[in-house]
Amino acid sequence: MSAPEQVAQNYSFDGTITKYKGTAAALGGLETQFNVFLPKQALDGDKVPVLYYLAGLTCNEDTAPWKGGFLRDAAAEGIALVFPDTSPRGASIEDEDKDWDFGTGAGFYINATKEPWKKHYNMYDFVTAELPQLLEKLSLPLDLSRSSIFGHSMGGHGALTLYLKSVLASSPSTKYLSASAFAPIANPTQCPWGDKAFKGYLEGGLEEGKEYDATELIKQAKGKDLKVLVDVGTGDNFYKQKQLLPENFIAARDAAGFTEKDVSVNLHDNYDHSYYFISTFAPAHIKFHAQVLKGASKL
Ligand SMILES: N[C@@H](CCC(=O)N[C@@H](CSC=O)C(=O)NCC(=O)O)C(=O)O
Repeated sequence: MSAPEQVAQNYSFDGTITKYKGTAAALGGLETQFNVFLPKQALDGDKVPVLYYLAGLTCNEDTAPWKGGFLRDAAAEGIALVFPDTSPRGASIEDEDKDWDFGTGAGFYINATKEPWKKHYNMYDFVTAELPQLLEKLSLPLDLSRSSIFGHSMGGHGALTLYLKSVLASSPSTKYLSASAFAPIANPTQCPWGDKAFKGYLEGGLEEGKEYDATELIKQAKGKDLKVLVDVGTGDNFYKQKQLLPENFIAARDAAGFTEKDVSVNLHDNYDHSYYFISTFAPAHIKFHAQVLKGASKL
């Protein structure tokens, strides 16, 4: 695996945001792009903690840096942000670009087990294992032992599941210290988006999909030390269409004995699914992760 190549760089909030491209074995050798924001502290030589952001359906690595409003707060806290793409691109699979909620832009942060997807559609392995290796190859001033994860919608599902799976695993590729989500798909085995994705990508369909379902995973996490924040707008059309199902996640959280302090889920009147909603709550999410990441012991 060779080091990624720099594609572009901009100066922002006294730090830099840099786009890289590299080939990913987890994505069947396809080229993928990702953005890295480094705060001033990193440019001055400090090893800073890392917060990964997973974007939603139809998005790519640029959506959140452009629209999320995260960079100002990450700069103030001295935290690096890493923005991967949402799926492989250009796998030459028939119908890959037919639907906006399946195929390109809709990788669902899982490892596909079904043909013809399983060679390329492995965003779970890419984000949890290969992306950190690519970051290491770049020799950036990052303390990867202090990593957390957040995301929106499909990416909120990704953030919650990657975090919960890392908490449940005995030796995870990446141990995330906290997770947060804006309007996550919180119970994908019970909603139309998850039904389509899991039946399409996974040989075992919805049953296999339970291992990528935050509402299922939180039940298994009973007794663990969880640090989770979720915000959802009740004016969100996808919430109204029952694609998000935060109530199911809350019920599973309560049944597993977690409190609002461990796993905080907040419903907000009027807010919709857009980046206007995300950017409103962006400062609170960065602060939440900063407290965990900066409280953790340094490398
Ligand atoms: N094209 C779709 C709408 C797609 C959409 O709303 N995508 C969301 C994520 S949805 C869940 O993962 C998004 O983040 N879009 C980017 C943006 O800038 O808002 C349709 O036709 O409804």
